[in-house]
Amino acid sequence: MNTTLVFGGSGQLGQCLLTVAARTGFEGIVFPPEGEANILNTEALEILFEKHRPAYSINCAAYTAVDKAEDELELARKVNRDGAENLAKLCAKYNCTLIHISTDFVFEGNLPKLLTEEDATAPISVYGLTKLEGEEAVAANAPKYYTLRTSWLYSEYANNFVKTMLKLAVDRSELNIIADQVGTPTYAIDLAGAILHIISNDKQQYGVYHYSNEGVTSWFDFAVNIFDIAGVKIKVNPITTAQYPTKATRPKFSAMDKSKIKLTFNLPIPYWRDSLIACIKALK
Ligand SMILES: NC(=O)C1=CN([C@@H]2O[C@H](COP(=O)(O)OP(=O)(O)OC[C@H]3O[C@@H](n4cnc5c(N)ncnc54)[C@H](OP(=O)(O)O)[C@@H]3O)[C@@H](O)[C@H]2O)C=CC1
Ligand SMILES: Cc1cn([C@H]2C[C@H](O)[C@@H](COP(=O)(O)OP(=O)(O)O[C@H]3O[C@@H](C)C(=O)[C@@H](O)[C@H]3O)O2)c(=O)[nH]c1=O
Repeated sequence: MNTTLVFGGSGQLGQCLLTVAARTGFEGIVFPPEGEANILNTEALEILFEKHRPAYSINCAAYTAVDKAEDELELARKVNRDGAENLAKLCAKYNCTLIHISTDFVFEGNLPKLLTEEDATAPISVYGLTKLEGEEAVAANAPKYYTLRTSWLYSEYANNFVKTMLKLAVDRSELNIIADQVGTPTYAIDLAGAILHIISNDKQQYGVYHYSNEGVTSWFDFAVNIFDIAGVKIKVNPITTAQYPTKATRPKFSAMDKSKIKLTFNLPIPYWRDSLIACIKALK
């Protein structure tokens, strides 16, 4: 039986992988204790690879604090670039396939079309830049890799936009939400399912793939739908990016084309609102 090693297992996507693997009876998946799986500790990583000899490694570990990263370039770069490079080199050495997770924030977000894997990257934030550097390190060092770019992840686990909205609504009667940033939310449970699907149906067609839920929306429309589905009565005001200043600049339009992953792996992808309904049901 093949072994799959998960890094960053305590984060949002890591917890979703644990949930989906248990639900589907996916065998051979190992979530090493955090102390043994620091992606910056090459000695500890070598011990793990030597012990498990994994056929697959999934890198869910990342520095994901988008605004904070603007003041912590070195730390973000260490985790998002150097950590990815460490895993890629070990995967090369141990003949392991690396599944690495990246982001829509590698794009500038000024093209009025669904972004394909061939479109030019041009990050406009430190987080996006360091994630792009991680992608490049993976491509340069791991002969067998799938880099999955995803966007706007949410789930019942860890911190995310859906949980923030529901929390804010407890003691606020109205919220101002940006309506001129457009993209696609992704239920991390769906992404976890897609990752396990790729491993079970490996086509060895390595490279970069886009994965999000289907459809396109704005943060404002996403928030309106969260409250609608959750049955929460609150006034939601659409605002512009300029009316909500943040340290990091975010792409204006970062919805991605998923044709490549759907065709290569024969993978059905749920529409974002259907998955949001599933998440809110799970939260309740
Ligand atoms: N969240 C989102 O909206 C999106 C995320 N992504 C990407 O998806 C992936 C998963 O994100 P998500 O699960 O939401 O992120 P989380 O922030 O929830 O989880 C990241 C995990 O990485 C761990 N980690 C940080 N540094 C290290 C390290 N040196 N060694 C090992 N683990 C480490 C964190 O542990 P600790 O908390 O202890 O530091 C945490 O458990 C990331 O690559 C992210 O860039 C892409 C698009 C959207
Ligand atoms: C809380 C809040 C946020 N917003 C806006 C700010 C921002 O533009 C948008 C989302 O805010 P958040 O800080 O939750 O999300 P953010 O951290 O920007 O989300 C990003 O995270 C990284 C890790 C990714 O890779 C991206 O794909 C994306 O998911 O909503 C409002 O307009 N009003 C509000 O009250």
